Order: sequence, then C-alpha cells, then structure tokens
Amino acid sequence: MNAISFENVNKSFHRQSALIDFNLQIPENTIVGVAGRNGAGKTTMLEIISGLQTPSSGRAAVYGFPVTSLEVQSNSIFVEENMAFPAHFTLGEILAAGAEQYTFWENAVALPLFQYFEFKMSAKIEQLSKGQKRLFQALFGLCTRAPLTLMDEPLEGMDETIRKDFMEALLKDYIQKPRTILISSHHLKEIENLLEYLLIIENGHNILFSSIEDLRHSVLEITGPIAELQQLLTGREIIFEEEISPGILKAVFYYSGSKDKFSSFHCTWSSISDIYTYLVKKKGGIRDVYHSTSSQRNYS
Ligand SMILES: Nc1ncnc2c1ncn2[C@@H]1O[C@H](COP(=O)(O)OP(=O)(O)OP(=O)(O)O)[C@@H](O)[C@H]1O
Repeated sequence: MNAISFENVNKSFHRQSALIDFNLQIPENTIVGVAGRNGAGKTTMLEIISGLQTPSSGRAAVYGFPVTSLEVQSNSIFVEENMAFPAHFTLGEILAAGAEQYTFWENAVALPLFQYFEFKMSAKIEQLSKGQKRLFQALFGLCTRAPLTLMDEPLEGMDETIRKDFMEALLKDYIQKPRTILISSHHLKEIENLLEYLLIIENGHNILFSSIEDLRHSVLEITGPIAELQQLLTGREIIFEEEISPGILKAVFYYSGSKDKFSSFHCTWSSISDIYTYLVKKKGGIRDVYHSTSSQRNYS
C-alpha cells in the first residue's frame, strides 16, 4: 500500500513556484531520502504532507486520507528546525508528554537513548545549544515511532560523531518498529546507507524516485576514446559527458544490462551520491564563471 501520494500537485507562493505538476507514490514502511539543491522544493513537499501548507492545485494524501485529517495528524510527526516544545517544560516533562501523546512511544527505548546523548532531564530547551536542540528534536521525533515520520534536515547542526550515532539509532529503531520515514538532507553520502528509496527534487519537479537497490546498478560511468564511445552511446539517455583530456570522453548514462558489454573501456556503476550530483549539476561549473570574468576583465 502507498503511504503517500501526490497527484499533479502545484504549489506557488505568490508568483514563485515551489512544486510543479508533482506526482509521487511512496510505499509504506520504507526510509526515503529526499535530496535536492537549495530552493528545490523539499521543505514545501514535507510541509504539504504534514498539513502545514495547502497545495495550490492537485491532491496530496496519506494512506488515502487528506493530509489534514485527524487520522493523518494523529499518526505523524514533523521534525524541523522550528519544531516547538512548551518553553516552561523541562526535557523530562517533554518526554513524559511524548509518552502520553504517542501510541508507539516506549520509555524503555526512549529514556536510555536520551541518556546516551547526555541530556539532563532537569534542563529546559532554551538551555540547549543549537546542535543539542536539533538533536533533541530529532530524537523526540524518532521516539514517537509515528507511522509517518517526516524529518527536514535533521542532521543540520549535529557534529559528525553525533550524526553517526543518530543515524545508527534511527536504523536500529526502524528495524524494531518499521514505519514510513522521509528524511531530507544535503548530506546524501552520509545517509545513503540508511535509505531504501531516494527522491530527488529539482526546481519543483520530481526528477527521480527510485529504490536504492535499483539505483545502484542503473547508471554507468564510462571513459574511452571519443570515436569508439560515440557509437556505443547513440540513442542512450546521457546524464553527463565531458572530454576529460584530448580525444578522451567520460560519459554517464542510464543503463540496465550487464556492464561486461563495456569491458574494453574503463567502466563503473555510479554511486548514489554521484548520480545525484550528475542529475542536479548546473551546466558548466564555477570554473566557467571565473573563466568568463577573467576574459572580460577590462583594465582601461
Ligand atoms: N513561505 C514562502 N514564501 C515565499 N516563497 C517560498 C516560501 N517557502 C518556500 N518558498 C519558495 O519555494 C521554493 C522552494 O522552497 P523550499 O523551502 O521548499 O526549498 P528546499 O528544497 O527545502 O530548500 P533548502 O534546501 O534551501 O532548504 C523556493 O524558491 C523558495 O524561495
């Protein structure tokens, strides 16, 4: 069954389009990574699922229910930078409230987890550093074990060791209690081993939604003499190509067969984070900016 579906969703803020003809079906009980450049539309998509934003047109649903319905709201959690807790509560009181509010919360898991990360139950949210606050929000979201868990850049502000520990906790907790988790991040390389699916959003469009398993063997990087490669590449969907040295071409393209066919060339499957980079890469590069400014320099 699909946990989330978007049918032709458009969302604009005044004249700014954030999501355009957005279609998506996410199966239930999976961990999905949401990637995209700044301003791509990731937060807008998550806010629509959580009911914080309304589509300008089209339909978004969770298990077939409207996103703002009680069924959805009482079974989901949205972890994001502005996630607020009552300011006068201690951390211990916040956790007690979580245990009361969320059906699947288990103190036997939650309390040792907060203890491991050295949170003092007598402290208040305002006493936490920026990174500690983000960690507290993310752990709280994890401990709710809500059937639909949305996390918008939960790793931001956490130091490297905390990020690793948090991701390990997330994976272990998910194995104990499978649910649908969407996690947006600019650190795809760090989270890719957690993920079962990857969604890439570019300029408001869903440009890729695929299982990680399929993706690992779907994009080939091949390097060889241009004349020989050009023949092989005819008719293929090229994602990226560059003449890396005179007469030598590097090409990246979708391919679903055995790579043995290309064994006379240097040929590898693209990693998940490289596929992402190729798909969202701007034409040219920062090198071109400097090249054009130096050639336009006028000293007169
Ligand atoms: N409240 C708003 N008012 C006006 N424009 C908005 C608003 N929220 C988002 N936008 C615009 O919608 C587009 C998508 O923004 P969104 O925050 O969804 O991107 P994002 O992928 O989460 O970006 P980032 O990685 O930088 O957080 C951007 O062009 C942004 O300027």
